[in-house]
Amino acid sequence: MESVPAVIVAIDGPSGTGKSSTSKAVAAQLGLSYLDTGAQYRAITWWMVNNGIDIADPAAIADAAGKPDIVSGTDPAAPTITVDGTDVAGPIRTQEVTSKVSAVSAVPEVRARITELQRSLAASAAGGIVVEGRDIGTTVLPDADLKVFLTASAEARAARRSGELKGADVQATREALLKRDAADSSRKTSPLAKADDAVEVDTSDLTLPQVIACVVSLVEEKRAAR
Ligand SMILES: Nc1ncnc2c1ncn2[C@@H]1O[C@H](COP(=O)(O)OP(=O)(O)OP(=O)(O)O)[C@@H](O)[C@H]1O
Ligand SMILES: Nc1ccn([C@@H]2O[C@H](COP(=O)(O)O)[C@@H](O)[C@H]2O)c(=O)n1
Repeated sequence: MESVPAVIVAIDGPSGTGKSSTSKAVAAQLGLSYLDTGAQYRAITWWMVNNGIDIADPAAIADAAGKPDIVSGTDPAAPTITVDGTDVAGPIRTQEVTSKVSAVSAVPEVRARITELQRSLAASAAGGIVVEGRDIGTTVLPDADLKVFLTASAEARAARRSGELKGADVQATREALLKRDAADSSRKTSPLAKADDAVEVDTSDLTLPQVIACVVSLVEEKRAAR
């Protein structure tokens, strides 16, 4: 049987555009590994908070950036994330971590550390990988076979997120999303940005299965063109 060459897919975009849901499903459907890079930045933020590092002090964050051991499991059916051997999949999703992650992820020493982990995981994914985040197409994997930049209106994203966080106020959710996007887009090192060669997909009026089908067909087109 002919083997299918490994494919590297980079999926970027602002918060709540559907990166995680889409990337996991595309990876599962195509038999690829999956890496949630936001979970890695959340994990290092969780460690900083738990170790009393002042989030308002970039020098203190930079000094501590090399200390935690962050390990990501890349099975799309059961992605995992541990810090120093502790499963932090739940704790990294708290409001406290969400409100602090942009400050931690803006520190260049943090980005250098996490980028190295991401490149090493992508290089060791023999069958190919879908990596999702904010700077994958621009910085982490600039030679990815396919780059996708997902977008959606702030209204659609806030409605999706407040549906997920049962009972959350849509307006407050919208403001929190936009605040995080602004911080992630304006940092000096490796900001949230669309790569010049990325395919932009506006998901505002698409269902999740439609977005997944769209990305699967983009991957298949790339494979067929090789
Ligand atoms: N096209 C879509 N239509 C409706 N709901 C969607 C769609 N895509 C994703 N969702 C839902 O929106 C929510 C956010 O999606 P997801 O977590 O995948 O986004 P994300 O871009 O990874 O967000 P973040 O960057 O904040 O982690 C989830 O509840 C998901 O089920
Ligand atoms: N490539 C990336 C991915 C994420 N971040 C930062 O992590 C935060 C959390 O990301 P989620 O996808 O889990 O919401 C995000 O707001 C960024 O600050 C990043 O910098 N680069």
